[in-house]
Amino acid sequence: MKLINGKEISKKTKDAIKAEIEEIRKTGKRVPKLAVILVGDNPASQVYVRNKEKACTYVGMESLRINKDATLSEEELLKLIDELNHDDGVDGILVQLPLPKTIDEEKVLKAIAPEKDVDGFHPANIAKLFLNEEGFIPCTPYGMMVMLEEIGYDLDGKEVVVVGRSNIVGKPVALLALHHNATVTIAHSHTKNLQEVTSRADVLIAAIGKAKFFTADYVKEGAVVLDVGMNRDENGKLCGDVDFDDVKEKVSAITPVPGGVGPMTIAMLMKNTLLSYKRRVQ
Ligand SMILES: Nc1nc(=O)c2c([nH]1)NC[C@@H]1CN(c3ccc(C(=O)N[C@@H](CCC(=O)O)C(=O)O)cc3)C=[N+]21
Repeated sequence: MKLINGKEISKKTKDAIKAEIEEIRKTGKRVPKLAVILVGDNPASQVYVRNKEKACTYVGMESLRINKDATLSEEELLKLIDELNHDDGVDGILVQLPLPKTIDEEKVLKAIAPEKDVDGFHPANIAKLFLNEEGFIPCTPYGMMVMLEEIGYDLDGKEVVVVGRSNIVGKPVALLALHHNATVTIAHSHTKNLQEVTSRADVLIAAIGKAKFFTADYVKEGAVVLDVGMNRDENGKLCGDVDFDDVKEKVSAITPVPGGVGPMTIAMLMKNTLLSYKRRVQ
């Protein structure tokens, strides 16, 4: 079994971005800038936002962190986004999810200017992804494609089974795999004989949010497994949707949790922000 080391691949990605930003700095131009909005004090969100800030510092990017109280109104948030949309010094805008229940998430994501939507969540960017045109690819699915590329895995003609159909992971990663000429199945909570379906997968993408759900019975011998889960096990330890110890002897390659897809998500956020900068500045 080969461990797909997300930490290492994310470092490689960030080092390339860092080198590019150093070159930009030398020319005397401004450097890329990411604005991150955090509403409320969800502890997990605070950890993720801090990791995003750390990544900005690492690659030499500017970051603007905007913390707001959970009582912030939808109107005030929309106004803030509008200001950032019009701020020429800001290349990327990320509103950390989930938002408080009082705020309509869909409305907020639609308010971000598509050309600064480094999450790739705006309907205009979703349409571009659907059409295989250039926009912003959502960071987690993008990171998974980079991981496969990094291990030299070609998706052409392969059976990919995505379990989970969310707008931010399942659906976009299925489209990306399709664009790489894979045969794609999207399975979900209503799928019959899930084990039979996942056992066909050359590449299994686990994105259901259930700790250690996928045991050896769900995977084909020699499969590649990408684990998007971020769960806590019975001991409160971070774990994926895949029962790592149970499947490790059976698979050919697998991403660990932590240290797999998570760090790649952040590296791709840096990549998208640099891309936005390059499209906007010159
Ligand atoms: N607008 C928006 N964009 C997002 O991209 C977004 C979001 N909202 N809301 C929440 C999810 C989740 N997410 C993660 C990013 C990195 C790790 C990550 O680095 N995880 C580490 C472990 C971190 C830890 O110790 O908790 C790892 O897997 O090794 C995890 C989860 C981004 N998200």
